[in-house]
Amino acid sequence: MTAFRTLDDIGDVAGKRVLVRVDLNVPTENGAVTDTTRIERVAPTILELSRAHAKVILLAHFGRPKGPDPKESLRPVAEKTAEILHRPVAFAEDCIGEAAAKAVAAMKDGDILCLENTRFHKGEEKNDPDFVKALAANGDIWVNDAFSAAHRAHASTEGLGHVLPAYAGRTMQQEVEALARALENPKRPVAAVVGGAKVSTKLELLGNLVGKVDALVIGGGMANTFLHAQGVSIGKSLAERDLADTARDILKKAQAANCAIILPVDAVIAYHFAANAPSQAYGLDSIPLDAMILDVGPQSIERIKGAIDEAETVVWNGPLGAFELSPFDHGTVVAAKHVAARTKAGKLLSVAGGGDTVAALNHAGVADHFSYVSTAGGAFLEWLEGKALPGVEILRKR
Ligand SMILES: Nc1ncnc2c1ncn2[C@@H]1O[C@H](COP(=O)(O)OP(=O)(O)O)[C@@H](O)[C@H]1O
Ligand SMILES: O=C(OP(=O)(O)O)[C@H](O)COP(=O)(O)O
Repeated sequence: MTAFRTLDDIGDVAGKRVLVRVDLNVPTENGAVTDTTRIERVAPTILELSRAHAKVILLAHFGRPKGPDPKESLRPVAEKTAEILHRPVAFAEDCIGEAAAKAVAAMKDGDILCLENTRFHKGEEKNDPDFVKALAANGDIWVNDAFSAAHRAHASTEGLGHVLPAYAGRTMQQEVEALARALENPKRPVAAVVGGAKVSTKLELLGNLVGKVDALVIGGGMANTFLHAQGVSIGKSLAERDLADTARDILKKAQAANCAIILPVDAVIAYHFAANAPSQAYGLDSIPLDAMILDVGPQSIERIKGAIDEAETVVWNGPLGAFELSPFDHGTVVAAKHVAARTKAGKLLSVAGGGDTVAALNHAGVADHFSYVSTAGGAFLEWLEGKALPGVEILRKR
């Protein structure tokens, strides 16, 4: 593996404008940040550059907006970042053009500025060279510290590396090293636990993952898609019904690869997506048409615990239910505590990742008991598949 250029190679940055790609795609509720892990993890890079008298310009995306959308502004996240850094963080209302240029021109050495959501521009996800040029106009150097967005070949996660001197930030460096240390030669059996809501972006990669792991536990919105593909009536549950063929294909691949699939056998349902909505455990043959599956049921939890007991290594991305809403956090919390207890007892190596997964582990009070907690979800799964991550590859020394 070719090594990175890191902050150790960056030289004197005093007075230089350093564009730092961070992942500020943090969980929020009513505009307030509910889990600050990703901010805390990029803080060392920001502070190191600031202390070296660089002008530190943060680039990040938030959510998946289709264009400029005040609901997906980074402003509240920038405010939270300032609180965590104990430093002022200025904010510019656009990541390119006049607003960005003016805010950068006003910076003094060591200042920190956050630019508005890069995904407000279509050029970001298209990695459009003109958009890359517009971003690069405000920087002399590009530092990528967003490992959790490194599976995206976007303008701010990859494109900038073609036009500016590129370096890995401390978190990028640490994540790649830690994952390699923990999982390059994992003790078998390996169980993967995959849940969450980003079904369409993560479903296809399960087809490769079943060739790498011995058991795949599927929960959350991901499981609903598989249950639907198997002919289970899932009512109004979150699922990607169009991807039923892909789900069936993955089940076939798993069988061929001898990978055990652990799908829910029962479910906790509710009629409203709200905390404390009246809920009930149901068998899969009787989910009411107007109900939503919001958590795995009690029998499923026992099966998941059993799969964890048989594993020597567990990798986990995606909550097993809508954990932000009590009592639909139950399955995720019980499974997380079980993994943590076995890890603490020395019986398991456990690695979990993803913005919401980390929030769920913090909610369960067990993040510190996992062997390693990554900031990355989708990027972690792609890394696990053995895929090259564009945002990492661009940093390799050539
Ligand atoms: N059954 C379900 N119905 C609706 N939402 C769910 C369900 N299970 C999980 N979720 C949601 O999935 C989200 C996390 O998914 P995802 O973004 O894929 O995870 P991560 O950020 O850890 O990679 C959470 O907000 C959670 O509420
Ligand atoms: O939150 C993220 O990924 P994750 O939910 O897989 O952990 C990253 O910020 C990437 O976001 P994206 O999946 O909208 O490209």
